[in-house]
Amino acid sequence: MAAADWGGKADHLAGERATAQFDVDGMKVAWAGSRHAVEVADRMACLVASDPVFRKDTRTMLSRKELFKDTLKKAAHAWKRTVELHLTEEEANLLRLYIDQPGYVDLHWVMFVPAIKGQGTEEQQKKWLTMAYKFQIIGTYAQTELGHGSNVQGLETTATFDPSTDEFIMHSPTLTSSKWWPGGLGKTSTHAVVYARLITEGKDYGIHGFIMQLRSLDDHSPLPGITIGDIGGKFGSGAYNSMDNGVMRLDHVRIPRDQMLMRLAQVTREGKYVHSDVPKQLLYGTMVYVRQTIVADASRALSRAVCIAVRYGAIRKQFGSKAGGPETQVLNYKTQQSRLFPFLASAYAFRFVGQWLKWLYTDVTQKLESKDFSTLPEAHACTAGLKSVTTSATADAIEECQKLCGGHGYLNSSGLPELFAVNLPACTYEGDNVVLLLQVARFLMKTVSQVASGKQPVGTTAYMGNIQHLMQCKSVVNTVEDWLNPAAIKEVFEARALRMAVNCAQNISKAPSQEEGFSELSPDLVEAAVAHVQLIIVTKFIEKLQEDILGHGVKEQLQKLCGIYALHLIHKHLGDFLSTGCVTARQGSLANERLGKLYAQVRPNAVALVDAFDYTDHYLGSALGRYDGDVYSALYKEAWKDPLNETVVPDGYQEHLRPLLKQQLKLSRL
Ligand SMILES: CCCCCCC/C=C/C(=O)SCCNC(=O)CCNC(=O)[C@H](O)C(C)(C)COP(=O)(O)OP(=O)(O)OC[C@H]1O[C@@H](n2cnc3c(N)ncnc32)[C@H](O)[C@@H]1OP(=O)(O)O
Ligand SMILES: Cc1cc2nc3c(=O)[nH]c(=O)nc-3n(C[C@H](O)[C@H](O)[C@H](O)COP(=O)(O)OP(=O)(O)OC[C@H]3O[C@@H](n4cnc5c(N)ncnc54)[C@H](O)[C@@H]3O)c2cc1C
Repeated sequence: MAAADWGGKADHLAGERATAQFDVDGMKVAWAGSRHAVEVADRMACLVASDPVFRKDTRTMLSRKELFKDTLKKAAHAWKRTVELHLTEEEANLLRLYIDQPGYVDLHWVMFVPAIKGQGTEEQQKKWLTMAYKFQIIGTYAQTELGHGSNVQGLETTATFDPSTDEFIMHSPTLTSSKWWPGGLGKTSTHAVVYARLITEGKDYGIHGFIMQLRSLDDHSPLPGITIGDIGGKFGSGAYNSMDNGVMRLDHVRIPRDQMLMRLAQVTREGKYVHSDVPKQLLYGTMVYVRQTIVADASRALSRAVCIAVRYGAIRKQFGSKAGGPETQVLNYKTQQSRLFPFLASAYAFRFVGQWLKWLYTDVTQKLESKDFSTLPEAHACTAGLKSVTTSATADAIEECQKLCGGHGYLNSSGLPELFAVNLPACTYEGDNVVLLLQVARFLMKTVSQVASGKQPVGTTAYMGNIQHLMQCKSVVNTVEDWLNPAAIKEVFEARALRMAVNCAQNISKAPSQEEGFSELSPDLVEAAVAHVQLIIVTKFIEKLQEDILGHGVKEQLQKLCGIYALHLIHKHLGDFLSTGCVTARQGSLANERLGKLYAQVRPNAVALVDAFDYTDHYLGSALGRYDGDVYSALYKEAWKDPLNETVVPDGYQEHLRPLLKQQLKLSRL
């Protein structure tokens, strides 16, 4: 499909494509999840790429106001096309994805609608979702405040029930209680799910969700008692500045009682607070849902950066042989491969674990519907941990891809600065990554203590049940080839994760209290959580390889990538593996030797492996990552689009440059 987008010009990467040892179409299916997924994605990507309204090549040159207006235009046009073409939900989601511009619609579909679905009663869902699905109202998710983001229980906004009028009075009692950050709140949303402390009969019942109308549906002005605006410019040009993240103060705003989301708890007409029979953690359910989608976003962002760096690395040449032979493609440098190929492998690893996480989330949701809440803690730990590990690795990798592309990677036209700036906040939003890893650690400590009391763990912690073996086993690896064995790899990851968790639990037990121990040990706990999450990613990659994978050579390439993903982690975290006694120094160096061999095997397939991501040039948005590899013409052409080049002599010459030059000239003549 990218080939169609490229339009049949000279293919500077044809030589690279000719060396591929696998069926790229088969790999596209493995990446996308099914033939159907490839087909729908292709159709939606082409729809976006061929529509001039969705152009984004000059986006980084727009002022904030122009960019915001452009976002409104694109969102409205996307909705028009969705209706005209009767797009399915799957197609409409992909359309939004390929438009590739953060905006209020993300919050509407990804948080507002799911919050009502998860926390609203059937009646509430019927009322609000009917309007939301037709875009008669635009919603956001207003949880974070100026003073508190991570500590949700510390939020200060109040919702005080007034039985005399059957209303809640929504109020921001302090400056720090101002809502701060919600996307779309600044200038666009007409409604929000607002999180506030519920107070009734003089008692504070903690945080609950409420639906509030914020702006008039006639002229968009804020409703009485509501002060609302944008919180200001954010990191990078273009990037997340298309989103109107907002601030909001509430001054005793009244809403009807039935706008409290009442699936988890209710307030009666008389003001009595009544619990439902569902766990109160379901209040956090929307975050679990979104964290799961963020893992898929991370693999996509990482694959885009890798696609740019691999294609450019095959085009870019520096230095030649001493005998005056041809210059070397930078991708052939071993240092380049050892920096870049682990990211290529990580993109595939994150993609597959994201597909598994989506399955896990669906499974948990079905169980919740039949009032089985047993898998909720694991779903929370998996979504929190995977969101954290994948987004941190992705942000670091995009930054490194910029360096891998040298100077040109620093240009906006490489696409990398914007990709970095858009994805960096994923390490913070939907839960700061360290805060989330501490949640995983808490879950691990509980599991260790359950194992100690004889309970058999299940799901992603089932390996902990094998404690007798894993605490004392020695890796059987004796040759470089032994590191090709998935069972050998899995065993050392399991042993490392378990031993790190058990070490933490033992050290916590020596502290005066559990709480003090947890706090003192928190840096180690974060590392133990990372080890557990990396084990999940490695395991899911290995399990993927046990599925039927069609297409010549596809499985073989994935086996190599799986090896690279696991072995690069052993190399990177060798300190963990050595200090917990899971591998010896010799086994560590054999792993590194194996890694070098895998890089050499992946090299002829590298361009085809990024082609399999199936991205159009429009979506990639990079002069360096073009499908046809015509990098230099593209860079040259892009430069002339810069507003500075609109005039030959720059604005400011007459006031500042000419007098300076004239004065210096005069002085030199004295
Ligand atoms: C296209 C994509 C667009 C994306 C756009 C994204 C825009 C961004 C939106 C946002 O950022 S919205 C705001 C997101 N905010 C956060 O993520 C806040 C992070 N903080 C928290 O999640 C929680 O406050 C906390 C850190 C988990 C702490 O909560 P609390 O103080 O209640 O804590 P604990 O005592 O630690 O936990 C109690 C109990 O609850 C369990 N638990 C916590 N979270 C969940 C959950 N999500 N699901 C299920 N269970 C949860 C926790 O494990 C504890 O269980 P027990 O140990 O007591 O059994
Ligand atoms: C681009 C963007 C979009 C957002 N969109 C929305 C939105 O639509 N709706 C919404 O409600 N919110 C939104 N947010 C807010 C976001 O959810 C919060 O910023 C996030 O949850 C982190 O909270 P915080 O900013 O309070 O960070 P803080 O908690 O203040 O973090 C500061 C530092 O303290 C550390 N820290 C905090 N607590 C602990 C602890 N217990 N132990 C150890 N270290 C700790 C963190 O690791 C971090 O390094 C958005 C944020 C961003 C950046």
